[in-house]
Amino acid sequence: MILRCIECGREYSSEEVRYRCECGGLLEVLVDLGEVENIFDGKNITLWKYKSFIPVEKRVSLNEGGTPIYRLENLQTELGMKEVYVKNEGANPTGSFKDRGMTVGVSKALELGMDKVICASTGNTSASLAAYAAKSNIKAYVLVPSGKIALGKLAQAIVYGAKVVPVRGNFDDALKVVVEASSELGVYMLNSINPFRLEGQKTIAFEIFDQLGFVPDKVILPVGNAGNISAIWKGFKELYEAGFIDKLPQMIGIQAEGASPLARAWKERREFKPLEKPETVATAIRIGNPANWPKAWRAVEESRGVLESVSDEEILKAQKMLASKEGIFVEPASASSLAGLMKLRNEIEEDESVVLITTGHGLKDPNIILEGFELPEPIEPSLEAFKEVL
Ligand SMILES: Cc1ncc(COP(=O)(O)O)c(C=O)c1O
Ligand SMILES: N[C@@H](CCOP(=O)(O)O)C(=O)O
Repeated sequence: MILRCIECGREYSSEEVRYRCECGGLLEVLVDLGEVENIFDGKNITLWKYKSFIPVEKRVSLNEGGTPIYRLENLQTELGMKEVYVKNEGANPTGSFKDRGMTVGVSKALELGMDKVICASTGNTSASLAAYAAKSNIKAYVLVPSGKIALGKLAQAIVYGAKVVPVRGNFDDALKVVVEASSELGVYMLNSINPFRLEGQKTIAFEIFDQLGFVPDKVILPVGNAGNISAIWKGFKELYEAGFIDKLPQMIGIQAEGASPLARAWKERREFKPLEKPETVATAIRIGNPANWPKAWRAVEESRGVLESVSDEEILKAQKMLASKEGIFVEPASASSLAGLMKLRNEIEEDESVVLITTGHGLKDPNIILEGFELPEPIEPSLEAFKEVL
């Protein structure tokens, strides 16, 4: 298996531990599309159904993938659209899409004989890495921005047994330490700069096609470290190049306004510049220097898509709408997909099909819902008392 630099084209063997090219460029895995199987029959959907596209043997799995796709019957009418779907990645084993990356990434770590893994995280990556390391009997180190990680995610990393290290700084600061530590200490790094992570995450594209039986016009998703949008685009391109589909979707990436270095550069038609102090209620995407930005930029450009940003208010409104009108409880970052659709509604035709990716489960961050909410005084345990409060 070959890794190729997306900047200079230099190739490396995938048998060595390497995350970037010598020129500093990001690497991607070249898959032999002559060998892949056409198994898109809508049945028995799990991530490893697509193993012929995955450049690693399954060594650890918690049954990831096979997440539900829902038609938003109520909201699509409200938005004046005909076909809006949610692909709910919160239904993965640890409650986020990261599990797709980790089943493949940790399998690669085991193949390489690594017994320690590390990541920086705004929460979901650490929860997922900790779970897959536990299942594999290897040690996980997770570095998180101190005080800026949702409680549910922190609890997950702790209970799965990872060594949790809070960092005085944001995610970008923590990632710098992780990159240095992985090479100095010989610990396998499983953030999405690792191209094998993205090989797992690209299966979201396969599942969308497998479940719907067609390729949607638009795929909308939140963007943080910018790996997922790149991975899903790679998945659709592989389907296209293998001859299994004859059209590609437009990729639409949504950032939170206070953490939107990519969307800003896109809208202002200028070069990408990292943002020093990202801030948003959507802590999962509170990232100022998305490591995969060159891949994400290409995905949006090649697909003739868009990068947009939404305010915290729009995110929280969309989160409530998804829960109260469709019964889907997602964390704030995930709700930016719907917030983005609402913001871009006038630029989308009513009969275009749209898939929103919701990336993480709402229960990971209950505080955001409970903050400022007061339960009424308890009533006496009687029917009369109950009738009084009706
Ligand atoms: C819930 C959630 N949504 C979206 C994202 C953004 O994904 P990516 O970093 O691949 O852009 C993340 C992590 O960054 C996340 O945890
Ligand atoms: N939201 C992410 C940020 C790290 O992204 P990664 O995909 O590079 O691991 C998290 O959950 O930590």
